[in-house]
Amino acid sequence: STTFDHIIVGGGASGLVLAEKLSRNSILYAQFIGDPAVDWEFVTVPQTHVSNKVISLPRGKALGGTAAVNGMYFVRAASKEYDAWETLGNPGWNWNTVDANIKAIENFTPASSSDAATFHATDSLQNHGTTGPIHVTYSNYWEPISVVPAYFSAVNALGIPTNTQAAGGSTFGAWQAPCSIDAKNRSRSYAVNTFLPAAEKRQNLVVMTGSQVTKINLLSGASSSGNIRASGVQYIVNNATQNVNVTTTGNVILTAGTYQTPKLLELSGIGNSTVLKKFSITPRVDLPGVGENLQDHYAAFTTFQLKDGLGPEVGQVFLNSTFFVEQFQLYLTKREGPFASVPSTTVSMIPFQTFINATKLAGLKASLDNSLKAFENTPLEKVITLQRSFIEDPTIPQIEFVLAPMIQDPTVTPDPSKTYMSIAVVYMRPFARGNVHISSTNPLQNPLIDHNYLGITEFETGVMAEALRFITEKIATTKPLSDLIEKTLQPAPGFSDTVLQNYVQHNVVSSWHPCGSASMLPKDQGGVVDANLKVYGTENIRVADASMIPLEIGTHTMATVYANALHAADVI
Ligand SMILES: Cc1cc2nc3c(=O)[nH]c(=O)nc-3n(C[C@H](O)[C@H](O)[C@H](O)COP(=O)(O)OP(=O)(O)OC[C@H]3O[C@@H](n4cnc5c(N)ncnc54)[C@H](O)[C@@H]3O)c2cc1C
Repeated sequence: STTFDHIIVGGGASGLVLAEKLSRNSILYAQFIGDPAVDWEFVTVPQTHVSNKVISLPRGKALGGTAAVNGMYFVRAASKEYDAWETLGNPGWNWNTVDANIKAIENFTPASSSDAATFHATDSLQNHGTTGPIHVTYSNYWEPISVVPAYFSAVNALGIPTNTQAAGGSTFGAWQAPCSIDAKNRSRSYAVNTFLPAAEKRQNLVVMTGSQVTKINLLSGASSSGNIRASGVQYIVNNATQNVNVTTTGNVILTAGTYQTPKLLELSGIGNSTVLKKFSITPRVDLPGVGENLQDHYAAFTTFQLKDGLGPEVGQVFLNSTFFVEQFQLYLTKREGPFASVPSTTVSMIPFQTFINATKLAGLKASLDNSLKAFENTPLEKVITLQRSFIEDPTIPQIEFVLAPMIQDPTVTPDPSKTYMSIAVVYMRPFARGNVHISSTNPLQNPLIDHNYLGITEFETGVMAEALRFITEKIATTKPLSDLIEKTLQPAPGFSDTVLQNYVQHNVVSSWHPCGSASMLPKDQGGVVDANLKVYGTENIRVADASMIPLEIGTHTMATVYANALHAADVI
């Protein structure tokens, strides 16, 4: 049979969780995923405020989606950030729900007591689930071993406390990020080796690989409520030109990710009618929010050369082929070494007040408020106003520092005989909004993605520049970390605001957490789906991936996406 209760489009982080949970009770399911290649290899359009650069946007194509290729941090945002979704008009979408669902997914193993003591891998057990399918634990490779403890001492001295409850709803401070690593075999734990095997045992789930959905089939006419109804989807197998149809009596649920869910809606005639008409697509639902409110995290890097003799750093696996072979062998035989870990999990989550002096911050905020006037009387005004209020709350971090005992910046050429350290600055809640829309009616064409990075230019480059200054002039010069540093490679300390801002405007890259392009918001506020994840103007089209997140969270997105998919199964 090719008629199913529900069709899930996209076998990534959200899609596989949803497939497992929905297939417990209903009769038949089909699921479609991209082909076995690893990456969709998306890029932005030239970014006007980042010296017109085209910025790379990796997205996982295989089963497991982006969670098959990601950095495995398994972390939560601050509780107030989830409660904001409810404030924005989505009953039931709040910290309590997300936290309960993350705990239901998680099977947490604490760090060894020595790693906990030395490297602060210490989040308290009560904040974690211990019986869920996804295994979560800490990294256990810390070379060169002096860097992480020295970093904690330095930032503690500068007003960033160590947070031993970072998964408990308050993320401010310095802490180690647990990762979705199975402590028993030190390998990636994700929906493909947890949720999917459980679901595949059931006869009522059909998993289609090597196939790409090209369009949602819509019945002609509208129901008595005026809504349109999906009857199924069209897909192609292995890029063949011939379309195959599959039908549903229930829902078509889109979990194709932030860039491709809006693409499928638009190809099917659901979106801003002006955009659709440009491609001669007959609008079936005029929904201006589709592809808008696009948000992402972005990053710029500092790089330091360490003193000789501190020990190997993880970057040596890329620089020294002997070390690579040794360490890979170590992983294969003993599950130890850098390949058994994510060796850059030391983060600090901080509000602007921690690193920007009051006078400068007041000036930046005045500039921001001026820029935000552009959102007055637009659909996004309420979201932006709420987001603006977060800045005044020092318990809601805006910036993340990620310490890596290696070079993170691809523009730095390393000397293989030296060791390095870098601290990335990630801006987690930019105000500038981007958009993603189809580039053609050919479903095999990538969409046009404009993140509008640094779009609120004076404020956003200003806070990024101040963060870089804080790292180079304060963190790197504070003992005991300063004792380990030979020299700062970039950006050099002592630069003027203009030089630092120029550095930001040439070096910003994506930090890979896009969301918002099919936002769960009231329709007149730019929404695409309601709190039951139903696309406005439709009877049975739902969106359950990262694109429904209406306001970017101040953390890495995977655990939240998994949790949202569990909640999606309840509301669907
Ligand atoms: C390099 C990188 C590192 C990251 N590191 C972390 C991290 O350490 N921690 C963290 O929390 N988050 C991380 N993330 C983000 C995290 O992986 C994502 O937020 C999460 O995977 C999003 O889940 P999703 O279900 O929305 O989309 P995805 O996981 O991307 O799944 C979408 C799926 O849909 C499929 N698909 C798309 N279009 C179609 C179509 N037309 N037909 C059929 N199938 C289709 C895709 O192939 C894919 O399998 C990282 C992301 C990147 C890119």
